Amino acid sequence: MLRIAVPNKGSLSGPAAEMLHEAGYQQRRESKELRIVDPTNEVEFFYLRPRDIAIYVASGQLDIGLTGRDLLIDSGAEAEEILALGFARSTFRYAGKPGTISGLADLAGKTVATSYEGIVAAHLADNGIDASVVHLDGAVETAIQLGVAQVIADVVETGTSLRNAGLEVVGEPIMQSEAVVIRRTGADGDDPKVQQFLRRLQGVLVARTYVMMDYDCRVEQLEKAVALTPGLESPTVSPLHNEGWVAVRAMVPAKEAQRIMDDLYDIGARAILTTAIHACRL
Ligand SMILES: Nc1ncnc2c1ncn2[C@@H]1O[C@H](COP(=O)(O)OP(=O)(O)OP(=O)(O)O)[C@@H](O)[C@H]1O
Ligand SMILES: O=P(O)(O)OC[C@H]1O[C@H](OP(=O)(O)OP(=O)(O)O)[C@H](O)[C@@H]1O
Ligand SMILES: [Mg+2]
Repeated sequence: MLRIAVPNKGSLSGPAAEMLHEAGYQQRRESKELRIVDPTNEVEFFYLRPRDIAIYVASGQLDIGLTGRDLLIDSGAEAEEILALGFARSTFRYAGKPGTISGLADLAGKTVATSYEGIVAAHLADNGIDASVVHLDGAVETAIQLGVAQVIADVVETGTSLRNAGLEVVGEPIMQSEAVVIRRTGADGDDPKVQQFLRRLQGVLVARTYVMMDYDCRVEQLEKAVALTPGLESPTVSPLHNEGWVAVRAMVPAKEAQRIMDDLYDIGARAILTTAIHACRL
């Protein structure tokens, strides 16, 4: 039975459960459940604090974990990222009161408040900056106003929390994060159960980012049309009852679908339609 760690709270927990559900796995019915077994898929899910997941996975008791890249790196645990999941995207940045800190060098001698001491201490050391780090559990944006620190280092997504606290970012982002699948460093990469789990999640990622496009076009325009919709391998082309016409079917990136439809129309394609993909294996 594959043993998988899933975030039980916070920004990662809802979207992680949703993705697992879309991949065909049973998920817990209420948020107090800490462990469930999905007998059909032979998987056991453990709902753990996002911060602890890398530590559990590194210990070898759990095969796989879903967590944030920033949390993985911050933990320093012996675990590695094997698949990026595209949700809970954020940057990790320093911020301070406007006009007080203009660049990294100004951090010297200051106190930095953060919930991610591992990332911050390593970043300061890598840049040869001697600054103190104070650990806070959350809501670190308030630390400057209350005099606990002159600088904060925190997750920034829309920047609303910083703006509300009257702070501005300092320097370049320390890192880009998103939800990731992790396993113990050096674990067996060929484990068929792990490979099947990853294929299912990749299927969800593809189903979320691609649509299926169908259209009819004249044989003379086929090469131009196929160049617009190359598909993953190559498009399916079928004859139509009307001679001189073919039907074409290909997967296209959802974000580009409208532009591709316009371009196909311009070269004479007709009956152009898209449909959602619910699941796939590449
Ligand atoms: N506003 C946000 N937008 C995108 N990702 C976020 C946001 N806040 C936190 N994250 C990501 O969520 C993970 C942090 O997990 P955590 O459970 O601490 O989330 P949280 O939302 O801060 O929860 P809590 O405040 O309950 O502790 C990190 O990978 C972080 O990058
Ligand atoms: O740039 P934004 O879109 O505002 O998002 C970033 C904020 O979201 C998270 O906070 P959360 O709400 O999880 O509270 P926390 O600080 O207690 O973790 C993070 O710690 C930032 O404060
Ligand atoms: Mg938080």
